[in-house]
Amino acid sequence: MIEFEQAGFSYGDHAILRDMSLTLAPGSFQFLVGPSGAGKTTFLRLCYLDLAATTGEVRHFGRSIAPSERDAIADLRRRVGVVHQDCQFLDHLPISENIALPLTVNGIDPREREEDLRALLQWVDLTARVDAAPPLLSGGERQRAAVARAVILSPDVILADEPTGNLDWDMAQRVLTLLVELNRMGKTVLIATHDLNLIRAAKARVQARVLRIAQGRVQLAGADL
Ligand SMILES: Nc1ncnc2c1ncn2[C@@H]1O[C@H](COP(=O)(O)OP(=O)(O)OP(=O)(O)O)[C@@H](O)[C@H]1O
Repeated sequence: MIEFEQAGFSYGDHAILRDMSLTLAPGSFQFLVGPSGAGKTTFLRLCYLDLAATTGEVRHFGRSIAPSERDAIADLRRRVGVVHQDCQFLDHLPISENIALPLTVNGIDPREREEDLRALLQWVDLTARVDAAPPLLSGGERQRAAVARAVILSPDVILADEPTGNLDWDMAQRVLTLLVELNRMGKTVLIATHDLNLIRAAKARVQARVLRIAQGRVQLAGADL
């Protein structure tokens, strides 16, 4: 699905990730851990081709896509949903329109998908907050909205960058539940996190592997995690 083959990435001459060979298999659930600045966000950006590997190769759905292939990248972005670390909402639009934005961007009239949107809002428990602007939502509501926006185009892969970073434990569990449910629907899930309790909670519910970034390499973490 997403395959790294001896892939690496450098910002200029600052090497961040190197010699990565691994696969995010269809339907798999994984966490990505590592100290702050280790390269977790960079790894996620390689997964949705916001960055291109500077060495080796990353294949998305069986093919290596060059940065110049705009149509292929747009197609890839429909298949890979992203929950960004800071949510990245447009604050002047109500949350329902923010969630529907990927439809608009892809030339789909949200009114054609009204039923889907309603079901999605219900799934993330935001039906009562549809008209609220993002700054008026709680942290948990924002994260649930970010998950809804990431999945509105029914992607095959969900990438989440610290989706529970600022949440209390109950709210973190609710966001985790959404991601576990998506995995049970067959989606590939990758969560970058510092939260070891979240990993333990997930492991009790799904078969999750943990990838750790250390000295620029991504390795499978031991069973202690
Ligand atoms: N646009 C950029 N240009 C140059 N260096 C960058 C850029 N973005 C990130 N870096 C550097 O790359 C390294 C990895 O950053 P990244 O954001 O991927 O780490 P992270 O593991 O996600 O960190 P955190 O857990 O703090 O979010 C850091 O040293 C960071 O300063």
